[in-house]
Amino acid sequence: HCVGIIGAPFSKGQRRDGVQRGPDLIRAAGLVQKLKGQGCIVKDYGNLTFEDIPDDEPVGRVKMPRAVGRANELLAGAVHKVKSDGNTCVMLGGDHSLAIGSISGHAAWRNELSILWVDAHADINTPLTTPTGNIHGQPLSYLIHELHSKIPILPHFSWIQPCIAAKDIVYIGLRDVDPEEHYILQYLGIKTFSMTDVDRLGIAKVMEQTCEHMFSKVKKPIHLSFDIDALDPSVSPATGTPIAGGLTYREGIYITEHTCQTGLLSAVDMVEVNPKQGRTEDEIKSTVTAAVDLLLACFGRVREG
Ligand SMILES: N[C@](CCCC[B-](O)(O)O)(CCN1CCCCC1)C(=O)O
Ligand SMILES: [Mn+2]
Ligand SMILES: [Mn+2]
Ligand SMILES: [Mn+2]
Repeated sequence: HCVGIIGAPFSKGQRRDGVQRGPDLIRAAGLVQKLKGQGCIVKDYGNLTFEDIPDDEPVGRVKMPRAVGRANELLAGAVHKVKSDGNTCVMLGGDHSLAIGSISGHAAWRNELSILWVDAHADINTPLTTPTGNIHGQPLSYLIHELHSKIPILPHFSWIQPCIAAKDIVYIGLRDVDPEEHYILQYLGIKTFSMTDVDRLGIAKVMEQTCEHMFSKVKKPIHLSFDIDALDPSVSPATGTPIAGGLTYREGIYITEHTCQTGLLSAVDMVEVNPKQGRTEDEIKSTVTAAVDLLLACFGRVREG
């Protein structure tokens, strides 16, 4: 596996300070060395530098639009470069608004992608449905063709072009979906595996059906967007929006082991690790370790040895 790592120390898609420290914490836990240790060729492209944007007043309900728009424009270029260099892209967040740039840059390289969104949340609120205005709850709404007519003009967002079709998205881990999001998911017929489905089917069947859905027509490169809050807070408490009843560590690893085995993983986001949301060092360590182990499984680490 050839892996290119981008750090995106960005927090303005939500309100809690600390998530910008995710990239350096994950690196400090040995991600690069461990990937090399399992035979990967790794290039660390370093951290992006996000300029400060003063007077970033809300537009409608949407908070920090200019900062989020600019950060993602920068990220999109960086992801495109990593892909053009022939690597599988690893984007370390930072909050989940960064998926706007990560998926946009990936789609600029190859416009036919399957999106696997592992998250407690749907992150598909539009600027008009968002209950909080926080863009980390909205990224997919800017990227889906079928929602384009529902997105108002926002400053520093004009560079974004919808690049994914609703049919190309699969969710795993949903357990905190806003009513408006639920309507959008049903209206667009998006494939979802909530935690109820994980309980009913078991993770092996979920992955079997996820792959069946993704490969039903043509096999496309996979963009895995992994929000660490998909895992149960007992495993990953150091995150901004923890929700009880999440994926076990083993279920998370099964998802990334299985995704690796498809041979189609083309980019992965690992987002929402926030050390300031951990009450103890152990809570931070558990969260960061889970993030690292999930990424190692994306690139060939298997539990059988
Ligand atoms: N759906 C929420 C949470 C988004 C989480 C973003 B992620 O997945 O990147 O962490 C709002 C959640 N909702 C707010 C009102 C009370 C119930 C929960 C939103 O703010 O849009
Ligand atoms: Mn989430
Ligand atoms: Mn998310
Ligand atoms: Mn969050």
